[in-house]
Amino acid sequence: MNQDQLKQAVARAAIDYIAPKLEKDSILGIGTGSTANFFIDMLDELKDDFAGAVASSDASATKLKALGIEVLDLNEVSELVAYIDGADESNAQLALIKGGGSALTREKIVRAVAREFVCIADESKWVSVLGEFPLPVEVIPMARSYVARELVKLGGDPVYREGVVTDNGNVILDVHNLSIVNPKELELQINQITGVVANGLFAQRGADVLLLGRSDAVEKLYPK
Ligand SMILES: O=C(CO)[C@H](O)[C@H](O)COP(=O)(O)O
Repeated sequence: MNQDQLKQAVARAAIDYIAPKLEKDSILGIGTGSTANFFIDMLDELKDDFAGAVASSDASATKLKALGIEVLDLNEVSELVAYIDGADESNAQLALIKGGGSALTREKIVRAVAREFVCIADESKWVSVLGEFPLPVEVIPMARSYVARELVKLGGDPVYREGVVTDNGNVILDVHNLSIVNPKELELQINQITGVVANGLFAQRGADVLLLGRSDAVEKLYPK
């Protein structure tokens, strides 16, 4: 199976996982990226079984609306039954790096409101130590150079993601060469830098379940 087929397989597994949990008034949180896009396409078949969705990006909101799924403002919603999204890396604790698609801040907010985070990923995302994928950090534009200097003090090598403006009007620094042995601690340390809006470590609140696409099967993994 190629990578797209693995992504389709985990999207299918997520549909099967989520279907029995849906009620007529359920609201889903929907993420961003190519794996989430496969899931959105398949969500068409369940669209009469739940009330609507909150999206982590304008791109996902547009796709959902095209299917006739109601997209709600998160401020109108008190709970999301589940949040379904991909990841750039996951370790065995289901701590994640996310934000390759620049949607990390909204993803973190949606995750915070969701009862359950169902992460969907192909096996290339499975790592023993987080950090080979550069860690995205969303930054207020005027703080970019200051935040970059602070990230260097933490041992990273930040690179400005040229030409990218997030849905929130901010910029992204991708931090290379971090070997993240304590993701929970690093997540908090980076959040404390003035000018940082959010960072792509989902360790304080990672995934509750990971549907991991391997060539022979989709594995269902829980945090170790
Ligand atoms: O965090 C994300 C977007 O900000 C995505 O979930 C992550 O980049 C994975 O993307 P893909 O499913 O395309 O591999």
